[in-house]
Amino acid sequence: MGAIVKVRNVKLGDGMPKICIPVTDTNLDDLKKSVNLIRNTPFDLIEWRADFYTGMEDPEVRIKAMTLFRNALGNIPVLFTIRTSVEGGMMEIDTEAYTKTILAVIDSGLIDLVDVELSRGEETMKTIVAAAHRVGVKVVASRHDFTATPDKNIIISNLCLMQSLGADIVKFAVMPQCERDVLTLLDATLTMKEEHSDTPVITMSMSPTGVISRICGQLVGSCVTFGTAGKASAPGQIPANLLSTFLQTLA
Ligand SMILES: O=C1C[C@@](O)(C(=O)O)C[C@@H](O)[C@@H]1O
Repeated sequence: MGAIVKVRNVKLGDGMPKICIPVTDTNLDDLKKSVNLIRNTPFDLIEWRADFYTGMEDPEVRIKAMTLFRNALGNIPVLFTIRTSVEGGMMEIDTEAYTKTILAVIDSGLIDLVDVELSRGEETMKTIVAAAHRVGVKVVASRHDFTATPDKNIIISNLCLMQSLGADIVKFAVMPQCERDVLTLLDATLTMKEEHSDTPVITMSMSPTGVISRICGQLVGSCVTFGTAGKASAPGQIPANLLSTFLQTLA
């Protein structure tokens, strides 16, 4: 069996892929509505895509949002993500401000997992990993290619690099240009499961062409799949309740 990372009561890497709902609201009122909507949806964890949120640079604004999640969702793990524009997200932010914000969020005690983009550099990754581990927060190291699907060996070497930098979970999202690209991503994921299972892995092939990759994680070894309860945060995400049916059918 591969590595399992336990976050609260959720075991990532064990059994069926876990459903993560990304929350992409821009303000507290909409966030409250989303949290209510999510309650009626099958899911295991949420991702707060803070790069969508107006004023998230202000610690007080962030704390209000994160406290809302914690109070409303109880023991559900919360993943904090700033997806920068370099990796297909909404926020332009320099590495110093990126690091400072993430370190403050880790120290808030209000989140369970934090996304760290590999493109911010190896030193940034190591600094954040060390700080996160000091307080028991898990790091999801991530890489995104919104234009293409790299070769299998490049996908694998990036995932292995993130493992070697101390991440607890490693993630790669790619864009397929053709059907075969989806197979490339699945093949790379399966090789990670067979040969580099030091950490759980998350992969996805985005866009409608790649939807199969969001439901077959148990087969190839992708431990989390992102599904919607409202707005999508990336192309190809499907509603979480549909995702749940597919996952159970394929288990
Ligand atoms: O990295 C990922 C994966 C993702 O890009 C997807 O394609 O589901 C969605 C993002 O919100 C998340 O941070």
